[in-house]
Order: sequence, then C-alpha cells, then structure tokens
Amino acid sequence: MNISVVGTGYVGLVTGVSLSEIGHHVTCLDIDKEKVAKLLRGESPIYEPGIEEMMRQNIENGHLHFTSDYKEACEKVEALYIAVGTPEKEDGTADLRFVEAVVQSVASNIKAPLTVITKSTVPVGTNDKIQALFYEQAEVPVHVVSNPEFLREGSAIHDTFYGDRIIIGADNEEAGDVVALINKAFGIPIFRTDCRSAEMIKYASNAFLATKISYINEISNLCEFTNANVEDVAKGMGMDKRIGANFLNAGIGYGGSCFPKDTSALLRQAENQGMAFPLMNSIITTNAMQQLKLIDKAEARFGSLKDKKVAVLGLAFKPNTDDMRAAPSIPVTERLVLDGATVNVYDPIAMDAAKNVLPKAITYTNTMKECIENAEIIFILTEWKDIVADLLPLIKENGKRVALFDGRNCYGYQELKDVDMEYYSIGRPGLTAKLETVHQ
Ligand SMILES: NC(=O)C1=CN([C@@H]2O[C@H](COP(=O)(O)OP(=O)(O)OC[C@H]3O[C@@H](n4cnc5c(N)ncnc54)[C@H](O)[C@@H]3O)[C@@H](O)[C@H]2O)C=CC1
Ligand SMILES: O=C(O)[C@H]1O[C@H](OP(=O)(O)OP(=O)(O)OC[C@H]2O[C@@H](n3ccc(=O)[nH]c3=O)[C@H](O)[C@@H]2O)[C@H](O)[C@@H](O)[C@@H]1O
Repeated sequence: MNISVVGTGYVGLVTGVSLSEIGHHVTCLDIDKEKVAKLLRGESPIYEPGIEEMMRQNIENGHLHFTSDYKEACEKVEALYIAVGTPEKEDGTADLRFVEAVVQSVASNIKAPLTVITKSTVPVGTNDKIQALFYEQAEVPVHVVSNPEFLREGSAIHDTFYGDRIIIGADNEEAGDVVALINKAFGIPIFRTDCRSAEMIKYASNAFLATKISYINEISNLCEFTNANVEDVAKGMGMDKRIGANFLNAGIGYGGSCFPKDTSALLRQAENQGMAFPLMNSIITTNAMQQLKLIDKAEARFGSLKDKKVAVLGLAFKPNTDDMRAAPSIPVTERLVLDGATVNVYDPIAMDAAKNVLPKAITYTNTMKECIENAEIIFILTEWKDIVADLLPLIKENGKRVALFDGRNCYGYQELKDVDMEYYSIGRPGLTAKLETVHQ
C-alpha cells in the first residue's frame, strides 16, 4: 500500500521504517528540513538500536522515502499516519497544535479519498475533532482511525514487530479494515474498538504502568523504614500472575516523553469532566518526590551538599535512548547546582541532548573515568549497561573512598563486598547495613 507518515520522531520514524520493512511503499514527512536531510543521507536523527540498518536497506530497495513537501506526501497516498508530538502544556493538558497543523496541511493537499491514522497520543474525543476538521477542510472523503502506539524507546523496533497487541479504534468499519490490512504482516493480535475507547486504552495503559512504578516506589520507601528488601518484595509479588513481574523495579521514578505528560493529561481530562481523580494525583506527586530520593539520601548522610564534588552517571530517562524529555537527571542536577555542589556528568549517548536541558553550571566529561576522578559522591541515575559494568572496577582503580548513591539498584551485595565505599540504594536497607558492617 502507498502510505505516508507525518512526523519522523521516535514514533513516526520507527513506524515508517517498520511499514517499509513489511513491504509497504512509505513516504515519511517532517517539517524539520535538517532532520529530513539527515534521513535522506541514511542517518537516523534519533538513537534507537537497529533503526539505521533497517532504514538504509529500505531506502536502497526503494520502499522508503523522505520529504518535507506535503504535496509529495499526499500524492497517490492511500493511508496517512499522524505521528507528531502532543507535548504537555503548562496546565498539564495535551498540546494539539502540531496535530491540528498536520490536518490543515493534509486537507489542503489531498486529491483522493484517504484513511488517516492517528498514532500520536491524543485525549479522548480528539479523533472526532480531527474527523470534523477534515470534513470542513478537505475536498475528498477522509476517514479517521485511532491506532495508538505502545512502543518503548530503546526497544522500539523489537516492540513494533513483537508487540502484545495492535489497537484499532474506528467508527467507520471499512477504514478500520484498511488499518487491519496494513498491519496484517506483523502477525500481532489486533483488537478493534471505537475511536474513543482506543484513545482511552492508550492513556489508561500508560497511567497503569506509571501506577505500578509509583506503587513499588512507595513500598520501597516503607521497606527502608521496616528493613525489608524491595527487590525480594517485588519478586515475590510478581510471581502472582494477577500482579505480574514487570514494571515493579523500584528506583528514582519514571521519566520520559510519555508517562509524565500522559498521566497529567489523563488527570486534566478527568478534571475537565468535573471528576476528581485522587489516585492519579498521588501517582504524579509520588513520582516527583521519588525523583529526588538520592538527594534526600545524600543530604541525610552529609548534611549539606555545598561544595561537595558529585559525579552524576546516566542522564537519559532510561538506557538505550538519547531522549532527555522529563529525565530524572533534570531535577536532580538542578537541585545539586542549587545546593552548591560541584557537578560532573556523563552519559554514553545523551550528552548532546542533555546540554539543551540541564543547568549551565555543570561539567560534561568525556568518559566515566574522568567524571568520577575527584568525586566524593557518585549518583547513578540511568542503568546503562556499560556504566553498571565499568563503575566498580573504576572506583577500585581510582582508590578514592566515595559514597555511591544508586538510583536504579544496579548491584547486589556480592558485587559490592570487595569495593571500599559507602553504598546507598532504593528500598534495600539491609544491603547498606551489611556494607557498613563490612567497612566499620
Ligand atoms: N516517544 C515514544 O516512545 C512514544 C510516543 N508516543 C506518542 O507519539 C507521538 C509522537 O511522539 P515522538 O515520536 O516521541 O515525538 P517527537 O517529538 O520525537 O517527533 C515529532 C516529530 O514531528 C515533527 N512535526 C511537528 N510538527 C509537524 C508538522 N506540522 N508536519 C510534519 N512534521 C511535524 C517534528 O519535527 C518531529 O520530528 C506523541 O503523541 C507521543 O505521545 C506514543 C508511544 C511511544
Ligand atoms: O507512550 C509512550 O511513550 C511509551 O511509554 C513507555 O515507554 P518508554 O517511556 O519508552 O519507557 P519505559 O521502559 O516504559 O520506561 C519509562 C520510565 O519508567 C521507568 N521505570 C520503568 C519500569 C520500572 O519497573 N521502573 C521504572 O522506574 C524507566 O526508568 C523510565 O524512566 C511505555 O512503556 C510504552 O508502552 C509507551 O508506548
């Protein structure tokens, strides 16, 4: 099928590349001309494992093309995906201006009937509004289908080919059939519903995962008071299939481009209906507090962090991505700078992106070795594989006694017992106590 994908960010690019891989002829459009120039050279503007190889192959075999010209993207197109951002506005609602701009551009360029597929995460009822806009503005019939996306950054290609479900929300059955046909070759279970339920499935899913994280983080805080170990607690809970083992990793909270904005947007949707949603309020508050947990712990240990030399390892909101949106490293470095600490930071991939969002008064180091060289305190914020593997040998080699505050519970007691340092993690008081016994 001839398909266009509008927006070549984390979702649009992965969608376009994956659809070309299963045999469709895909044109990806972005208004960012620099991005498009990069894509035309076969370079991915985002860090996402596996994407560049798949992209190049499909450019070479003629299945995949990039443009910034709406006229070109709307020519001979049978289905068009909307995959532009829906960021959080200051009041917590979803900003739909990019989606609206796409609708306007597409409506004024299409010449034949079209199925429009919304991948962007949009509040319930938005697809009805998109449908109405096309009705007003387009000269040909357009049917709008909701097809929310569930990929995770860092494993986006894998998630697209091996996802748990594809949700198709269509009020027009034939348009829903078109989307089912496009996706048939993925071989993933398809669940069909109406547009509004599909929109709600997306928010309810993200908010539920965020709930699991905030819940286990609250439990981890209680574990610290009661001398229980949250890792074992999560394992024991997760063995119950009704609970499930995933998304029970305690840490410094969730970040990223979606959980924070989608939980806020869901809360605002409820409030706009005059409905209180105290649970969602608490999930958001718990997460904001949890993001600063390592600061609390360091202050409890050292009193003030003024003039302390702090190394921050891992800046992206999770490993295997360069995405810095709502990363816990933002509030953490802001607080460290405010408290007067001297801050070195390191991330294997996200350094360039970090420079746009972290406070100015920090030093970016080229290697982890350089980052921790003079540190008295080390924070692990993102569990990059290389950081976890290389840190303990580097601390040993450095020979300087440090306090390591591990925000992602990267190490077990066995790995730590030969390293001369203080160690603090999340929800594992026993581990800290054992180490202190070793070092007294
Ligand atoms: N990032 C993720 O892991 C996931 C994101 N989503 C949702 O997918 C949507 C897109 O998210 P991302 O890919 O992360 O966004 P992004 O910010 O990475 O990419 C959006 C792209 O759209 C382009 N754009 C903006 N206005 C445009 C216009 N008028 N015409 C053409 N292109 C335009 C931008 O230049 C940018 O390249 C959001 O609604 C998000 O909530 C859903 C699931 C996963
Ligand atoms: O709508 C979206 O954008 C996407 O949001 C998340 O994907 P993503 O944000 O890429 O990453 P996750 O792996 O879900 O992690 C999100 C955050 O939660 C944190 N997390 C995750 C799991 C866990 O057990 N504990 C925990 O603190 C991670 O460190 C990270 O900061 C969802 O998992 C995707 O299904 C969804 O499509």
